[in-house]
Amino acid sequence: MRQKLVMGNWKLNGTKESVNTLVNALLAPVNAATNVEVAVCAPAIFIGTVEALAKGSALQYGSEDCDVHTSGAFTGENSPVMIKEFGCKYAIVGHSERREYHNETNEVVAAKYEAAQAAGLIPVLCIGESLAQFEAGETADVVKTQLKAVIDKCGIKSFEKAVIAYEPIWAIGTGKTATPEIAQNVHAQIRAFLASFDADVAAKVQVLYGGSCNAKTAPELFKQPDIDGGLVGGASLKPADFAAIIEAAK
Ligand SMILES: O=C[C@H](O)COP(=O)(O)O
Repeated sequence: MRQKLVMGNWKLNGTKESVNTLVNALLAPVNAATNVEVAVCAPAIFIGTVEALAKGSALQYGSEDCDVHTSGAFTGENSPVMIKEFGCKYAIVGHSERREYHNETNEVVAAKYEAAQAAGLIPVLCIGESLAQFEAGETADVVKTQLKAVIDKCGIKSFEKAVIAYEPIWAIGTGKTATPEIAQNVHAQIRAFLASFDADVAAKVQVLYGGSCNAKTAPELFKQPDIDGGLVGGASLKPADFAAIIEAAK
């Protein structure tokens, strides 16, 4: 039985004050949701603040990205080892915004996934198709290619310590949530593809849905058999909305 996981991705948002307010508002609903794992992934500059605020609570946290290197002359990057030192459990890798705006290829994403695991972090591997690919019926091929790059580099067993987030790019920040049927269908295909390598790993890995997941759409999405929670962008910045999404996962 897979546990539900609700993860916020704050992206490039927040101030010292808003982070304080948001995390403090989440502690009670998170502590009360004993059968749901909850995490927030914060901009690197706020991770230390989240660490201090979340101390002693059930709230887990992570980074929105990590570098492939542990240290060295890589100005501006954040090492997975440093991220781990601040108590992070997760590191998102391969978010479509990183793939698009930072030209991250499947191979770079696989290297980040490997580096995150080597540092003791759980990579949250984001995969998903563009609108053009969706309309051309290429979704299954796209997500399988994205998964295969990681399987080739790190092996299928690496998914014992990873999370997958299926995020159709056309649904991210657009208000156009994939229907529960569309999302479930892709999640089932992801699981079947993993099962073709290792059925046990496929049955256990958490596969989250992301893309305009909000208080209204989460309940039906989370009822689907292969959807194990959500990677939530915009709605994770609003305490009441994020708490309602956590509630939907109970
Ligand atoms: O990582 C989160 C996703 O990109 C979804 O963002 P969104 O909930 O604002 O659509």
